[in-house]
Amino acid sequence: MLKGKTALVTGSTSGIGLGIALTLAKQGANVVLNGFGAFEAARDEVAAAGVKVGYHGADMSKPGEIAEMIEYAKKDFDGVDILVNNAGIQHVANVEDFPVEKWDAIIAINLTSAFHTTRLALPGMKARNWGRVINVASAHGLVASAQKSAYVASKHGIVGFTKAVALETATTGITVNAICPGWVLTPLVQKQIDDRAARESIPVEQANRELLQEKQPSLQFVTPQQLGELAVFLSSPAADQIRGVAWNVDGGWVAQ
Ligand SMILES: NC(=O)C1=CN([C@@H]2O[C@H](COP(=O)(O)OP(=O)(O)OC[C@H]3O[C@@H](n4cnc5c(N)ncnc54)[C@H](O)[C@@H]3O)[C@@H](O)[C@H]2O)C=CC1
Ligand SMILES: CC(=O)CC(=O)O
Repeated sequence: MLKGKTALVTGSTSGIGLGIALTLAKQGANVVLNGFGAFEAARDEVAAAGVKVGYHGADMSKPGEIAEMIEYAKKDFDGVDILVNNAGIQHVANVEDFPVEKWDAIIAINLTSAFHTTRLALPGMKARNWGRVINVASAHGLVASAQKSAYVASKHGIVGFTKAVALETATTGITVNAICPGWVLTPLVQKQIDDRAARESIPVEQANRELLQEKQPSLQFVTPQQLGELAVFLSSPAADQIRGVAWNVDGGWVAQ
């Protein structure tokens, strides 16, 4: 279904981004990966779908490097058709104890990077009159939790950004939407489970259960593949008129 399209997925060396990249590749999309750490395993896994795969190591907190990544996609892939703004980090602390540099990093990576990728990818999408921008927000883009002020602000921000750009592109073939996952068992969440286990002197399995019980009524983690399948749907013709939506996939989290 996505043969001939190129997807750029930021933060796709692990977790949700890798799951989305893989699922889009299985539908035939060529993929540009991005993110920190070893990327070779991710690249090989995605390439096994039989598509062209590239990698750019841009630091998403650095506008200059983001511009270089978009140039790379233009040069080696003829541009970006599906932009998945996924890179993100977390830090948990009360606001008065929140390290200033952590606040700045969270806003830069989780929110401002999407402004840069989007403003740079849109002209090519407009020229082709087709595009998809899919922003990975969070249940925390719709509701808050204590000790996550920067993260919640960044995710509410990206939901607002999604709506504004969806309006600006409403008469074009470009759609802009957000996905709002609940808990997904990735390194970002594993750290919170491990911290809870250490803090409460309980086994990791119990900390895992408590984390789900606190927020996610289904008591099951969302999977990266389920989010990938939603990205595939949002990239399909059936979703041509889905615009400016913040779509929660959260086991019932925000229904409460
Ligand atoms: N895991 C969860 O329960 C949920 C996660 N999310 C969001 O999903 C997105 C992905 O998170 P996960 O897969 O859980 O985390 P993860 O830690 O597994 O993956 C994060 C990815 O972002 C990359 N990254 C981090 N900082 C970067 C930077 N400065 N420049 C470029 N790449 C960078 C990492 O290298 C990695 O590839 C984030 O935006 C997160 O907020 C949203 C809802 C739930
Ligand atoms: C649900 C999420 O987005 C993850 C978190 O809050 O750490």
